[in-house]
Amino acid sequence: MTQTFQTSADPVLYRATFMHTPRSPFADAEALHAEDDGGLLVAGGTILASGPWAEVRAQAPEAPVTDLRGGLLLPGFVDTHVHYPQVRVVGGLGMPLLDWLDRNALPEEARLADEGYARAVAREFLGALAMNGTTTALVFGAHYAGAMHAFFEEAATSGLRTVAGLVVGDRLLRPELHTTPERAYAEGRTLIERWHGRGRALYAVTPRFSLSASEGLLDACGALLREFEGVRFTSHINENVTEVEVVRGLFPEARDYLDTYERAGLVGRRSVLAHNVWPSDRELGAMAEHRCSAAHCPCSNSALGSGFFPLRRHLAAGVHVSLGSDVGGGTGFSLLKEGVQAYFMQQLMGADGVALTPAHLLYLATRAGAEALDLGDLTGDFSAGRQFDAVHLSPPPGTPLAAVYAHAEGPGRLLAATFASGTQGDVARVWVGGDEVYARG
Ligand SMILES: Nc1nc2[nH]cnc2c(=O)[nH]1
Ligand SMILES: [Zn+2]
Repeated sequence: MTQTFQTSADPVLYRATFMHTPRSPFADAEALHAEDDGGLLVAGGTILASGPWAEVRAQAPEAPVTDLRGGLLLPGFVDTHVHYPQVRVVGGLGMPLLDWLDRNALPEEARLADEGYARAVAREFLGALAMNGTTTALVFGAHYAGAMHAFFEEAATSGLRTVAGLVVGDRLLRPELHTTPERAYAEGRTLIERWHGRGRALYAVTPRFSLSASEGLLDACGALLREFEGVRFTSHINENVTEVEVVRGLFPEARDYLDTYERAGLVGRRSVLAHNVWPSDRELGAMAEHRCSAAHCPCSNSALGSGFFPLRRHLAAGVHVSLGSDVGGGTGFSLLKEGVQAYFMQQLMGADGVALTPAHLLYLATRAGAEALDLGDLTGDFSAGRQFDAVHLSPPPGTPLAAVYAHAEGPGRLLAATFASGTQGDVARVWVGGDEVYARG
């Protein structure tokens, strides 16, 4: 059954310490906006006013107040790369990408042929996103249309914003995961007609990666993208050196990995390419021209030993970067953990790394993801006009993070500690479009 959320049209007020990054800290050193005692006025799920408590309160003196002081309210996290079928295979350590796929991920993905199994996994997956404060996700789907119908049904019930699609491949996976260009097109079309733009769901055309996709299959994906307005494109790129070599051999005509997607008309403003650990300068320049995004997945890159993400080169080329958990290559659903891992890796890169501040981490986990998905008008920060998509962090009493919250000197310290040691256990409440989608306990 699909749940309908009944968002109150009457104004409600939230009083909290809140922070957000309406602008990019990569462009503006003052981008972190913090309100120690802040107010958000929300009606019908939309933020009407945002600022110091006294000012916002004066705009709606009669509105009921939800008092969230003592914690930290952040915009809901946006995960721009996470695999729904891989919830149960998190933690397959000790293998590089292609071995990990063969031994760990693909056997599990084949089990989603059973729709009941797929539905159970979808529920676990959506529950995990919500309890980690993720309110919007670009979801790498399953190889089976039935599993995707189950996913979209469960996503509607969850209240989360999802952009997701049927994953397609026609070579070098397991035979039971293979499709054909004709079937990929037909099943994609049916899913788009049923789910794209319905409630909080959007569709993303999703070839697994060029290694497992013939030119014909990529062309079928390109046809769907051309024919249906607003559909997104996502896939993997330049994740692992062996993978890049194999793709080069499979597409002798292509200039590079990106070109395998470009030739099929798949790369544009609404395209998100995961990883991009090993890009050429040509690829970075072209990505900037296309205005597509790279989804950086630092825990996955570390767990699979894929390499260090060249953030500095992406920024220099003008390529937009967001964050992804890449569950199950990644190690969990928390974008706080992805943020601090991104920070660690840049630190370890020495002069080649970018010194990330807490403001950068917040931006990468929220606003940057919304922009990557071209949902920046809807979500990603607490400016007036955005949806009230929010995560309330409230560390349990007695925990070290609770001590920091009680004594932190200034917003930068509070935010740094949140990324450094915040976990799923610190997430108290989560809202999407003003609807509460998770409450601890
Ligand atoms: N990390 C990761 N990379 C991939 N490349 C193709 N499939 C996958 C996957 O499931 N995970
Ligand atoms: Zn992935």
